[in-house]
Amino acid sequence: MSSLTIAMPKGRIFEEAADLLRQAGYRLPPEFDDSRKLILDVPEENIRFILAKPMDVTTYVEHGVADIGIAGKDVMLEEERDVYEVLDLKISACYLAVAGLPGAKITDVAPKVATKYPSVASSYFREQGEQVEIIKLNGSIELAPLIGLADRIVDIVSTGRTLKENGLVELERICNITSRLIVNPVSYRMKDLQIDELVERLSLVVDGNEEVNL
Ligand SMILES: Nc1ncnc2c1ncn2[C@@H]1O[C@H](COP(=O)(O)OP(=O)(O)OP(=O)(O)O)[C@@H](O)[C@H]1O
Ligand SMILES: O=P(O)(O)OC[C@H]1O[C@H](OP(=O)(O)OP(=O)(O)O)[C@H](O)[C@@H]1O
Repeated sequence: MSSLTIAMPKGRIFEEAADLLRQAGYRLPPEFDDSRKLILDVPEENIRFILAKPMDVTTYVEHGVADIGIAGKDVMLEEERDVYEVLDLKISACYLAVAGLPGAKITDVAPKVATKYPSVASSYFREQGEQVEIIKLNGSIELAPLIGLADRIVDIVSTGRTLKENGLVELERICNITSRLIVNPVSYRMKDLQIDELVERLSLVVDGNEEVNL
């Protein structure tokens, strides 16, 4: 049987995703969690893991160099890749929101919105019938309104601590985000049995965790 290649996001999703795989019975070696290697083979499971930046996971899966990936819904919405989203893993929960300084008066015809998610932000304001100018940043988005670069931001909120500590307020909630299991369409045809088994095993864990969390 040919092996499966899974693109894992480095960073904050990684640990929860690895936990989920372990709960599903996959034997991942302990060094898996703090290795600096970018390709990790687990021969006993016939799986190769590649470790990618969270924003790049969809790219590896769309190009078919990974059969499967784990990606935040935020990345899926921003990138709109040709991949199948097969399971909501219900991990790394957060949401996308519009935020700004409290009581800020916006007088510009097209107020400036700073974000790491230009496509999501443009669609959102278009749907609201609001004209805005999008400014793409790669991080520390909350800085933009404080320093006068933008009137508002579109960014991820999880605990709300970053907004609070920077004196910003949430203005509108755009959508909830969790991590998703995604699959390359060709891989799904060629390796359907292996992929179905993985999806099945992970679904049982996700459903079980949900019951525990109730
Ligand atoms: N508080 C949060 N902030 C950002 N992303 C979060 C948060 N909570 C969950 N997530 C999820 O984690 C993913 C981002 O993970 P992470 O922050 O490790 O990557 P990153 O933003 O590329 O990091 P960096 O560029 O700082 O290395 C998002 O795509 C989102 O789905
Ligand atoms: O509501 P909170 O729990 O405070 O989390 C939200 C913050 O976390 C993320 O930033 P991250 O830590 O990834 O740093 P970045 O600004 O470099 O993207 C996100 O962009 C927010 O700034």
